[in-house]
Amino acid sequence: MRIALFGYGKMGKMIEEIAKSRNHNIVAKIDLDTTEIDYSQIDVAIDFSTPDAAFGNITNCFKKNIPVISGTTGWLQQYDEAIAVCKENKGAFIYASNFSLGVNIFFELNEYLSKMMQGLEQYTVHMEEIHHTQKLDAPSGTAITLAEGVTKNLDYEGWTMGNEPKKIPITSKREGNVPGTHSVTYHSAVDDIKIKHKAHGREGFALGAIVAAEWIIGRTGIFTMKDVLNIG
Ligand SMILES: NC(=O)C1=CN([C@@H]2O[C@H](COP(=O)(O)OP(=O)(O)OC[C@H]3O[C@@H](n4cnc5c(N)ncnc54)[C@H](O)[C@@H]3O)[C@@H](O)[C@H]2O)C=CC1
Ligand SMILES: O=C(O)C1=N[C@H](C(=O)O)C[C@H](O)C1
Repeated sequence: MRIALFGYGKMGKMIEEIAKSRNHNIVAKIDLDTTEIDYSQIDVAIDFSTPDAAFGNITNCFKKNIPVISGTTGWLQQYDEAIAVCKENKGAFIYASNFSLGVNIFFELNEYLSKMMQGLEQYTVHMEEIHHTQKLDAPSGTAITLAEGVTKNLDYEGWTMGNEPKKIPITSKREGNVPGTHSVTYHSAVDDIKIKHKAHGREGFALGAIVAAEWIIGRTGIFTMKDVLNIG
C-alpha cells in the first residue's frame, strides 16, 4: 500500500514505523513545510494533523479520489461538511476518535454499562481524560465518543467541562507525556462503579489506523472502526 501521512508529528512517525513493519510504503510525509503534493502516487491517506488542518487535508484527498483515514480530533464541527464532499466524490472515509483495539472494546463496554444503569437514579456519571501537555484540544475526542455512548442509553443531554445540569461532566487533565487515559465513573452515596482504559504508548492507535487503511482499499462509503473490527 502506498500511504501518504498528513501530519508527521508523534502519530505520523509512529504510523510510519508500523506501516514499514507491515511492508507498506510511505510515499509522502505532509507537514507544515510541504509545498507540493503528488496525489497520483497515493493509495490511501492517513491524517493525524491538527484541528485546523484536518478538514482541508481530508477534503483535498476526496477531491483526488483518495480514501482517507482520519484520527485527528477537535475538528468535528466540520465533519458533516467533510462527509458531503466525500459523498459528492464517491469517496471512502473512516474517522475514529481512537483507533486502538482496546479503546474500541472499551467503547462497547461503556455502552453496555450505561444500558445496565438505566433506571438506577441513585447513580450519576462523570468522565475523566488525562493526556500529555502538548495536546491541543479538550476534552479528548475519545471522551466525547464515550459521552455520546452514554447519552444513547441514559437521560443526559450532551457533555460539559463545567457544571451544567443534565450534561455529563468531563474533567480534562494534562500531565507530562501521558499517551491517553480515560475513565467513566458512576457515583452513588454508597459506592462507585468505574471503568478505565490506559494506553501504555501510541502503538495501539497507530496499528489501528494502519489496519483501517488496509481495510478501506477498494471500498466506497463512510465507515467506522466497528465495521473494520467487526465488534459490537
Ligand atoms: N484517533 C486516534 O486514535 C488518535 C488521535 N490523535 C489525534 O491526532 C492528532 C495528531 O496527534 P499527534 O501526532 O500527537 O500531534 P503532533 O502535534 O505530534 O503532530 C501533528 C503534526 O501535524 C502537523 N501539521 C500542522 N498543520 C498541518 C497541515 N496543514 N498539514 C499537515 N500537517 C500539519 C504539525 O506540524 C505536527 O507535526 C491530534 O488531533 C490527536 O488528538 C492522537 C493519537 C491517537
Ligand atoms: O492527542 C492525543 O494524544 C490523543 N488523542 C485522541 C483523543 O483526543 O481522544 C486519542 C488518544 O487518546 C490520544
